[in-house]
Amino acid sequence: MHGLNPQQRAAVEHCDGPLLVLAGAGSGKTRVIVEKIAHLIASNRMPAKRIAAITFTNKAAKEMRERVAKRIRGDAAEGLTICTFHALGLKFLQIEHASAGLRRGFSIFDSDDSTAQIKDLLPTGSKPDVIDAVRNLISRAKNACLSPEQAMREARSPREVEAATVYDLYQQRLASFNAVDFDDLIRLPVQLLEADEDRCLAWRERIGYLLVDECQDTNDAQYRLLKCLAGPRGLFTCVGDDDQSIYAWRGANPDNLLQLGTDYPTLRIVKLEQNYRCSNRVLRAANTLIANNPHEHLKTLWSDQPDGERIRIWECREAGHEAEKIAAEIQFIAASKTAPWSDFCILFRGNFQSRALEKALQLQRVPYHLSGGTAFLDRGEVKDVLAWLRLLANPDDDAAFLRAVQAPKREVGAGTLAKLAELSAHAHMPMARAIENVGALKQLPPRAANALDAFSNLVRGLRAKAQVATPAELVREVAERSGLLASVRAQCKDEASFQRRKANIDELADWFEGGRGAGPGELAAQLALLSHADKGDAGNQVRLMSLHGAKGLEFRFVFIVGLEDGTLPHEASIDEGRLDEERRLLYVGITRAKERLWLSHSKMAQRWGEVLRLKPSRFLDELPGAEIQRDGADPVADAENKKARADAGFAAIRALLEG
Ligand SMILES: Nc1ncnc2c1ncn2[C@@H]1O[C@H](COP(=O)(O)OP(=O)(O)OP(=O)(O)O)[C@@H](O)[C@H]1O
Ligand SMILES: [Mg+2]
Repeated sequence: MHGLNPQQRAAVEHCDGPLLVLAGAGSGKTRVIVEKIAHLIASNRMPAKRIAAITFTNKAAKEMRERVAKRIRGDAAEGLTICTFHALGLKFLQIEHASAGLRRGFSIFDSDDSTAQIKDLLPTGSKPDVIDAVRNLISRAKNACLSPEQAMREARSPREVEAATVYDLYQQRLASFNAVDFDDLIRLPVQLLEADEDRCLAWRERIGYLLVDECQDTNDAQYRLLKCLAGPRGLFTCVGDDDQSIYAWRGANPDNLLQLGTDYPTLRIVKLEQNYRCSNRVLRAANTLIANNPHEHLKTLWSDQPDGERIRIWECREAGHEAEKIAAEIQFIAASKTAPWSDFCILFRGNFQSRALEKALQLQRVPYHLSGGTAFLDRGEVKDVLAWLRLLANPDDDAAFLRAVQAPKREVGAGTLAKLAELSAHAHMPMARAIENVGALKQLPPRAANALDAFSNLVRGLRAKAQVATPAELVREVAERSGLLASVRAQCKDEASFQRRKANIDELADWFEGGRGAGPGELAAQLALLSHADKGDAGNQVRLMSLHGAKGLEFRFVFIVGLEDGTLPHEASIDEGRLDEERRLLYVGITRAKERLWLSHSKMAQRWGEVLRLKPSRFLDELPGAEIQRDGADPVADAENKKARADAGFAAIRALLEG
């Protein structure tokens, strides 16, 4: 345990009762979790297989696994669970599926599937914002662990009544498809556990000690799951920072941190005050900014790192200019400090902001990795394979059937599918089962019936294969035998673009952990849980990600773009007076920087063909003047600056060459 400060050590050694580590950014909270896992195992307090550490994203889970692997040698860590709340919920349901009314191989509907169902249940022609509102209300009810009946009882406005009605129908659909949605992965375990003390005891036998990172962003359902699993003895360590609560919009409730004290009177609270991550200027700027939020107890973080360079604030003409400046600066610093690309990170508020950055980085040949864009998982061929896997695992999954049967296109048109939907609804069976029924096929046009029959045989063959193949084999087999690969080839203009799309399918195969016969359901479930921002290995590339996706990470050089009123803080947050959360978001961004930080904003933007004048973010005025250096949007000064930097860059390269 050497290298920990006394507070960290106290947190690691407190093993017999509930513990909350409440501390600011970069103070070593996540490090405490890793050390504590090692300590629990090494001191024989708890075998690895009875320890579960919960992280906020799969990426964070992967990182923690790597840190633990470095920390614990040999096989002592075998059986340790490190995953997200959702993955834990999935594990629970895979074991307890029968009690939840699910059959083995149940599907997880992603948010597109859920939206499609909700849209279908609302009156035809409902506007997207109505669909969104209803979806959010249903999600909120689920996060509060309300059943449809309870949601109906609590509904106040006509919209809430409508949402509760749809919620009821939506659950019936999910049940008939043998499917759950993301929210159910938490809600159902909570329901089952709260209703059955014996089941709680059994699970506490399985999970003897819980550790939760980023606890400020748990929602109410997750908090209840934590309580059920930890039991009255409260064998857990939660770590969090109320100043980094940035998911209120998704139902996160930072008051859960306080609630822990009420629910567990013996809760021990440890505070950490030394920041080990940021240069002192960066840290002072972060402290000053966050002091503008209301606090009961202001945490003051200190650091014994050097002051470092001033924080740069760049005023740019527009987003393209901003992106160019950043790309040039990265080139310059990478060359002059011989820093790898992976030391740089560019953070933005909204995904639309990444386009200008990508363009500039490409032009200047800076390799980058964009996470957060669901780009990979949204690619057609990837979604197609996923639909196939789901259908192989779960014949009742109509959403997967509808996608797979058209991937690739076969002689089954929309009219036939509508007719089939009608027939199967009539017969109370899912579509994939209906086509195995000769009577149903006879009522369809012969060519379509033949195509469906062949499809059905194919599914059967692949299902058998799934029992014995490795995940990678299965993915490739599906791509080949379904005809997907051939159809992708036919769509591509040249070999290069075919190889690029084929590479997506190969990459998909690489994503899966798990050995032979893991089963398509397990695979599809794993993939469904890989939410945005999650694919780990970006290699030696500049990282581009949203501020939300940057939680818990650290980089030597950090750029935050778009510091304009309306972007950060976001327009809707200004209108609705939710500035505190936006300020926390910027606080998260600033505290990612270990060495240097740049904040930039544009004077103008093109939106919908109109030129808008932008105002610098009000948060810039809240930063301490002494830590800042402002650079203007003056083209002449810019050009001079650029030339000076180019000269310096050349000098640096020359120096390198000369050894
Ligand atoms: N006692 C220590 N001595 C030296 N370095 C430390 C110590 N504790 C933590 N660190 C380092 O400080 C950095 C931040 O630690 P960590 O990521 O655990 O902080 P955190 O509190 O989880 O931050 P965040 O709030 O951003 O999630 C890491 O690089 C970590 O290795
Ligand atoms: Mg952390």
